[in-house]
Amino acid sequence: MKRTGLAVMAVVLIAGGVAAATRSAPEPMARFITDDQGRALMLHGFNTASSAKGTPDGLPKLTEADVEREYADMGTNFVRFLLQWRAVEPQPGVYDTKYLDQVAERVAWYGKRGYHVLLDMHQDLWGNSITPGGEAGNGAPRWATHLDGLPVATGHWTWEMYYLEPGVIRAFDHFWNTTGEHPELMDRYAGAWKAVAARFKDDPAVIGYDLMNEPWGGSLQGAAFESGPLAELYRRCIKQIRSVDPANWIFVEPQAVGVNWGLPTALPSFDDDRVVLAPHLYPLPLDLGDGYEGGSREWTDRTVGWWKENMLRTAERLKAPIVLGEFGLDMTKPGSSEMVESVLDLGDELGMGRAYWSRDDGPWGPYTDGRAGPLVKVMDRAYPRAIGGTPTRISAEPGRLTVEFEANGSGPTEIYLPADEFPGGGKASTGTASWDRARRILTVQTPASGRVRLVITPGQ
Ligand SMILES: CN(C)c1ccc(C(=O)NC[C@H]2N[C@H](CO)[C@@H](O)[C@@H]2O)cc1
Repeated sequence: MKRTGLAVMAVVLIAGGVAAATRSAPEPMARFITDDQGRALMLHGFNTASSAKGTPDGLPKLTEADVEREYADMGTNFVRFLLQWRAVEPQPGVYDTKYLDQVAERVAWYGKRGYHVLLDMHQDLWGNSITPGGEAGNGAPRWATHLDGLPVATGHWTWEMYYLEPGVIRAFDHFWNTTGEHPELMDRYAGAWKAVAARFKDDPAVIGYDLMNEPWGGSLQGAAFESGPLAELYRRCIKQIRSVDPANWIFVEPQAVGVNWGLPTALPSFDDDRVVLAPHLYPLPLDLGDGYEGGSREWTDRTVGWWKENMLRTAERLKAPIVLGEFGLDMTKPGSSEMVESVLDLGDELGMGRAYWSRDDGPWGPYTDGRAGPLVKVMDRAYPRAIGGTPTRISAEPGRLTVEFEANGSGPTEIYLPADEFPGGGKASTGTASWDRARRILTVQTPASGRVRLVITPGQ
């Protein structure tokens, strides 16, 4: 099987290299998500959580103490929170207000600790009803699942193979109206987003809506899918959301296949000035189970380079900031901490928010059986939570954080500083700084205009 995977990788990587090598990428740091004051936000956090895919209530296995621990251990300020369409709309046109209230309760756990919450209408493999036992997919409700009696074999050696099952392809083909037999489904989905946006439009912790996780076109793939029914779904969702919520950011994902691995996307631009490009990054060598070492590391670095160029070019086309919605790997593999650190450095280089996949307990996450693993130290990193201007450079080194920006009078710059590198807090090279010891945040007042170069070093 691994030989098959390597063959797929070779084809993908060669195609990706050709695509990326033909043009130079636009400059990074072109656009940012801003807060109500107009400060540029740097989002740093986790996907929470994969466990929501299988729980009867569609909620992640999460307690408020988990949120408290995450902040205490890693100082994160962002969460991509998984929703399930099956829980939002259990029957056509019927929206479960109890579920939305339970989501709101969890959003508040984050909000009271200064987090920004991205609501992710999550799907994998269409939905829980693709098999009688519900063991494979998640997301879509039973009433929207039409397999037409086509088979969905179980027991695949890897979960992605379910996407190739005839029944799963048929379910997606009905949703995208490729079959022409269920034109209502995309509008139902957009209506579910209207219900979610109506519930959270005034929630100060909610920063936006991630319209669909890792879209799959079924029998329609590539540019025909992305610029066809996928773009149409996004336009319908944007219209429904904006009918109730004029302000929150709307996150759009390219298709997962190929783009996760570094290939370009054909996603078009959208007529809305608060759209965010929200790709995922899973270099194929690591996705095939290799560690970040040797030839796998070389290919991974190469594909990350292609991914960067393709995403910068796409963000320019969409006139959108970039947030990396997912990246992650098995933290027991060789080189895994270095890989995560390199993606976080890329985030700083591009001014790109990021959510690690995922917060769940286990070898990919920060904790295994409740015990902190190597990911905690990597994610517990100095970063600017909010910047009082337009960033031009962000660079983190051990015991030193550099933030350069064109000040715009939007407010002070807030910087999280980890205890191991900044045990007594930090001092700022310019401006007036105040240190919040409990939350480990240095707040720096700088002039309201002009170029600012802020260097933070240990001490008060
Ligand atoms: C064939 N298709 C459509 C496909 C293949 C592989 C992935 C994937 O690895 N995704 C990466 C991670 N993202 C999900 C959650 O969004 C996780 O379960 C995957 O590990 C997605 C789609």
